[in-house]
Amino acid sequence: MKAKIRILDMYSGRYSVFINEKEAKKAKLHPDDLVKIEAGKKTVYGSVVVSNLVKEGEIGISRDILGLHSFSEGEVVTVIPSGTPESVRYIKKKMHGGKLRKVEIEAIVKDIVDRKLRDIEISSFVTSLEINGLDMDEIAALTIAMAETGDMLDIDRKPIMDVHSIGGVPGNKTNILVVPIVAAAGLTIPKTSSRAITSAAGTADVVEVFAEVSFSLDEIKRIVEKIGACMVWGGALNLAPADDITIKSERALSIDPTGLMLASIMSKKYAMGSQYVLIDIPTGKGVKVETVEQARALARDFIELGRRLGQYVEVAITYGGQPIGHTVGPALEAREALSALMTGKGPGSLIEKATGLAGILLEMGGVAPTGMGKKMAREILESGKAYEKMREIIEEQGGNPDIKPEEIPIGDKTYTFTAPISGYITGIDNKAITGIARAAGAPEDKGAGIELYVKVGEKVKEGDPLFTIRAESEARLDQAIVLARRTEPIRIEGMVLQRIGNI
Ligand SMILES: O=P(O)(O)OC[C@H]1O[C@H](OP(=O)(O)O)[C@H](O)[C@@H]1O
Ligand SMILES: Nc1ccnc(=O)[nH]1
Repeated sequence: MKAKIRILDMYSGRYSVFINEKEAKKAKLHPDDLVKIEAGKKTVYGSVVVSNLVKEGEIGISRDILGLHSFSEGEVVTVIPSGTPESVRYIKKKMHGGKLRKVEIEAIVKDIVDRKLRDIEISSFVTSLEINGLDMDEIAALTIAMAETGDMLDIDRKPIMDVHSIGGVPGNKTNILVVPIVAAAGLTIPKTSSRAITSAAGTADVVEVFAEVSFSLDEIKRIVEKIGACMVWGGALNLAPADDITIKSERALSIDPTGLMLASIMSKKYAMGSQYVLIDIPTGKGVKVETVEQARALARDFIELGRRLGQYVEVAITYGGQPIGHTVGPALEAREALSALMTGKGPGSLIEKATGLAGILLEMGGVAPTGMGKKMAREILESGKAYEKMREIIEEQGGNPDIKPEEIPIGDKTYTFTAPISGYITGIDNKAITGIARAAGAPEDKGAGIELYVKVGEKVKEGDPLFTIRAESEARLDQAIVLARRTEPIRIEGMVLQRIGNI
């Protein structure tokens, strides 16, 4: 059918196509049906919303679609009902435990990127991967398909280094220190990050507190060729576009299927042209990888996948048994990271992990002798050279290079939990900490999160402060307090763990 475009001033997070109720009935179209809109060379697939917001003869489009094609008000287009894509059959094949062929994986990725698959089908695909997994052939095919359905960056400065954490551990602001340290040593490191998937703040969410993170590839090329580094959001780029779409489903389910995680990370590294990649696998109770044996197996997969993509990959298995540093949540983590860069000092877990990872990259990049990288990284951090490079990154990414940690706004609704007994901190529950910070509003509310005053092994007296919850609304604070009371994220024990008698 022919119709005139009506641009609706709204974003729906998907390609929504509004069709008048009478017209939908005539065309036998129902809510969430798939339709194709065509106008010359412009083609877009969208999900039907039946609504009298638009008149007969009009087709309403949400602003999300304008990101893909520049349709104009009143433009006449053709609207064609589109049946279920063939790729749904391949999703069901994986759902039933089948092995997907390369062409089937390519069809799924292309239909995700072309928005021919709706949220329900994408979530079914992600869930199928969580349950049935992918073998290395499937992972390699998925990685390349994800990268090749998007743009690729061509940076002249070589070698190109990269670092990426599989995430999962709260407070993991590490790479915000690693990137400027490595770039300050003269290496090129075009860092892309996702937003939070299972945590309360992804690196893109944290960096966005003090700089822009949404750039085009051309802008990134300019920034990286000028200062040797960037810290940007992969989802803003047409860089492995299927990645951010599947991440939305992962975030909703708070899962990160291993095969999809491998492809998600390495597709971005491949698209950025990264030649030397360091992968951080936080390992411990309550994170994505709980044992060193599992971490070593995943490390082998990353190294093999890198080999197939022509990238040199090394893996650092890192301690993930409790939060990194003392802060969880975008603004709180931004303050802590900025302070560490400015002073060269900060929480041991943050400084040790950042200089350790940066040291490996300095050795991989050939600017530090083997075994000397961490010492060199610490010198770069303590000398202030890393902070100077961070100022360059912030300025080139549209932020205020003079920003001070205390100037970063944080939630003003607070509640502090104190120690109910004296004893030793014997555990901090990562999942509970993340859940409380997300209940408080992170990462959407930048100022929400948790300030931790204790770490495992420390001694506390009854009444000592353990952690403060910060939120931007009383309602969110109340939700977080209820969850904290129920989950008790910090375990305190005396040396007498149990008294047993009369058994
Ligand atoms: O912890 P969750 O949210 O599951 O994983 C997502 C986080 O892990 C990676 O960290 P980095 O960008 O390498 O620092 C992603 O980019 C993102 O920040
Ligand atoms: N699944 C993912 C985990 C961490 N980082 C990513 O970019 N993707």
